[in-house]
Amino acid sequence: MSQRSCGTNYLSWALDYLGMDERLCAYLTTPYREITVELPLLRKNGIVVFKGYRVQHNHARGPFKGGIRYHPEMNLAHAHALAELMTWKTALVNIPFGGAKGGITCDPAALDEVEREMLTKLYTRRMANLFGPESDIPAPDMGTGPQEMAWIYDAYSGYTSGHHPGVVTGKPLQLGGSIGRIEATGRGVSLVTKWAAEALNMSFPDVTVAIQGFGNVGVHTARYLKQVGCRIIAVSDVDGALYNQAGLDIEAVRKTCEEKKISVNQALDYGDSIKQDELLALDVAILIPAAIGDAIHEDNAPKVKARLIVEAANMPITHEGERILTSNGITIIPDIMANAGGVTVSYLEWIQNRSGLIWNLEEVEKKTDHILYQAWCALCRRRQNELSYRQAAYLIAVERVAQSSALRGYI
Ligand SMILES: NC(=O)C1=CN([C@@H]2O[C@H](COP(=O)(O)OP(=O)(O)OC[C@H]3O[C@@H](n4cnc5c(N)ncnc54)[C@H](O)[C@@H]3O)[C@@H](O)[C@H]2O)C=CC1
Ligand SMILES: O=C(O)CCC(=O)C(=O)O
Repeated sequence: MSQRSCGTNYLSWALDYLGMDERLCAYLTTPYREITVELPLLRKNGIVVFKGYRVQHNHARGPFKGGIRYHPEMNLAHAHALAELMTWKTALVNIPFGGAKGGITCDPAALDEVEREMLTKLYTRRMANLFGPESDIPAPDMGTGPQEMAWIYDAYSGYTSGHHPGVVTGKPLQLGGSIGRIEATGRGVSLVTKWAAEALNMSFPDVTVAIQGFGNVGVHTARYLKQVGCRIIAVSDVDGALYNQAGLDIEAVRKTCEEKKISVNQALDYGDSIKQDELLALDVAILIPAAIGDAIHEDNAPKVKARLIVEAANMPITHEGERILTSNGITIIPDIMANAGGVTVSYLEWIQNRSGLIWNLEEVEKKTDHILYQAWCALCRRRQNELSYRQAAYLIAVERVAQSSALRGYI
């Protein structure tokens, strides 16, 4: 399990800094509810029992909110850590939600489409009494996307005999999804990267960038950064990495990988294959981990040459990794700020679903940019060039959650 298995260290630090009672730590880290369910799926060779999870961490500020992850290493402890992170993320960007996370221990690529549908609907039926537009609202995370959200919507509608599109966000447009949600996380990462680079007086967009992870978040981050003029010199996925010092043609790499069903390191018309760990050690201005947790740790952190790391993934850096990077003068923009564009557009989707309004892309982007920029400015004000961005982010988030909890009489 991750060294940064939950934000307890940062939380303790924040409570201490804020002069709050350390005993609050137990309340603020203990999940409201943790559920594990068994999911027996009939496959060709018989029944296979999968495990599903939902951890509802805190709902002092609004309904539980957070993604659904399908990954072979998903477990209850990961769901707990990621749910807690959602509590701080929604508080930091000041949207009226709490934090939750869920998922299934499975390799989605090893399941066919019918199996993924059966498993998703089974999971939803098991969780249906927890889910609801006013209580707990799932969304995509690693290994899930609009199709899984459509199945969740359908299974929940069956359970309630009604239409409640606000029960889940990240849905396809045809089912009440918001325009802009698919690319929202990557777009948000690219905006935050720009603001952070400018704050560091880097010559943005004239910078080199390496991105670990070429899924939903990695691809869209790469596309937006390239669009504004950055040079993306390397990207990677679970099988390997692709490097081109002159800059990768991101759209061509994405299209080739999708059409030929190959990994990025096989798209050799566009660059050279390198090892995944080599990507982290490249001489780039900006490094963006956009894949798994704990990707940067004590062994590889000393090799990182980037000046700025933007955490597009959730918890991509271990505590020890962070200590090494920081002592080497590398600036880190924390996950709860960097990747908050996703949950922000989820919030806008939820509002549209509940109000019956349908906003166009310009409206969604304008509202998103406003929310993210407010959070970024609050972060910059709070750190006053003395604290790390993560410390400032935790101070803002913990204070907001503590205030709401106190007003409700929880603490
Ligand atoms: N999808 C969303 O809206 C949001 C996602 N995130 C976080 O962003 C990260 C990526 O999520 P998605 O892009 O949605 O997932 P995804 O499932 O679409 O893509 C994951 C990518 O990571 C790659 N990968 C997996 N293991 C790897 C490894 N060891 N080395 C290099 N690459 C590896 C996969 O091959 C794939 O390219 C996760 O940490 C997730 O929690 C955070 C906020 C919102
Ligand atoms: O869009 C959402 O509601 C949550 C996305 C998510 O799981 C995350 O930000 O880590």
